Amino acid sequence: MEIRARAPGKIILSGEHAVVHGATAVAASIDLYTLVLIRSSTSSGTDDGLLELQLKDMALVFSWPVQRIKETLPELGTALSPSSTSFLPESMKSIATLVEEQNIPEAKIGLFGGVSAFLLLYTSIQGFKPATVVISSDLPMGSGLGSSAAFCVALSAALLAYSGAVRLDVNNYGWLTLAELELELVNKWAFVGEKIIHGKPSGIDNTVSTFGNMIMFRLGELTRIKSNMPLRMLITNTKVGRNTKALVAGVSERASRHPDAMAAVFSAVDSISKELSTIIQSPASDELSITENEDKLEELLEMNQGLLQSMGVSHSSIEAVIRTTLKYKLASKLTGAGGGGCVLTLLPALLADAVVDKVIAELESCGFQCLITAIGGKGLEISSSCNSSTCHPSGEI
Ligand SMILES: Nc1ncnc2c1ncn2[C@@H]1O[C@H](COP(=O)(O)OP(=O)(O)O)[C@@H](O)[C@H]1O
Ligand SMILES: C[C@@](O)(CCOP(=O)(O)O)CC(=O)O
Ligand SMILES: [Mg+2]
Repeated sequence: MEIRARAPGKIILSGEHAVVHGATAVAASIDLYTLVLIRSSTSSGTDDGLLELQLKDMALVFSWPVQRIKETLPELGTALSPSSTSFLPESMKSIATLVEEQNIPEAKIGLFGGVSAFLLLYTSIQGFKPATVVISSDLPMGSGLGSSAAFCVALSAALLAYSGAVRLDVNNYGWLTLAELELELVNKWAFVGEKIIHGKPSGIDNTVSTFGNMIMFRLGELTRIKSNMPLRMLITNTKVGRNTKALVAGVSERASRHPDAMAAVFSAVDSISKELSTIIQSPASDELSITENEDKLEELLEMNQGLLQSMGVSHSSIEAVIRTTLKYKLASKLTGAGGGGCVLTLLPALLADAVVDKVIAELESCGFQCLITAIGGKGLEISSSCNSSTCHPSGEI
């Protein structure tokens, strides 16, 4: 039997970092996915006693004899719950040993967190059974589009379905969504994985990846929201690599050095997110009200960017994108953890396609990479059968 699950990336419209410190944030899923496929080792022809992880996009394969995992992590491997003790520092040390043995190439050392999360989720949900897990993704890694969350959500869902904790209709081979309670279980496990990759995640990325659409998120609670205005966003990838864990830790350090000032910054972000969510949900049927709302949104994006800069997470490449889009009177802000990664630019509904083409051409001439993606779409989906050789993250078979 094969199980596959796919989960989308996300953009944060407002509130990244501040959301880790209790402020409201607004996020939407995007139609770029991470796909996880699990099959028993016997059906794949690989050695029965191995757990194999294939990272297709990077042409990397890691494998462990399950007996070795069992000896190293005896405390895992039973049907644990996401709130159980599976996260003990001792387990993390043992997981680090198992990952170190794989000799991840230095240039790809960022994968350490992802492979560690894989081992923890696999052994906690699935136990010590051999299998082959194949991962591929549309999402650029470490760019602010939530690849870590999409990875954790798709992996948790595939493992839960494979172990039978989440039931699938075996007669339905298409993509299925799960019931609310099952989505909540997946989301809790994905959060466990995000903790390994991010250190101190807010949970917004895994939540929007699991549930899809657009959400307002604060202190672990989501409120589903629906935009009443067309929201067209240009995403520019600066291609400057960075690491969410380090950036989140940097903001926390700044907050502990300047508690009052940073509390005021987080509180301002909270107000921006609330206002942004009110504006996008407010009825705007005619061109004039849409333009008025877009003007307000642009101001809020600029204010949010200013506050992100004061948190210390902007970057010269981000500033370069902002300066370029401003030449065309377009407002931009970083999205995700910053420090490089992706920048969002609001494309007003009445903006001529010729202008969009010009902005994109100018940004790409600086070496950046642009994309316009649908936002606020699907969340996690799962399917019980697939011919792995023809699987693609976007679901084409
Ligand atoms: N497809 C994947 N396979 C393995 N690890 C992944 C995958 N996608 C993401 N990761 C893990 O997540 C990390 C990137 O997460 P992060 O720094 O939070 O950036 P973002 O979530 O914005 O892409 C990677 O370095 C890796 O450890
Ligand atoms: C900075 C933060 O708000 C978002 C990080 O997103 P990403 O991993 O950069 O896609 C952290 C979090 O909320 O967990
Ligand atoms: Mg991430």
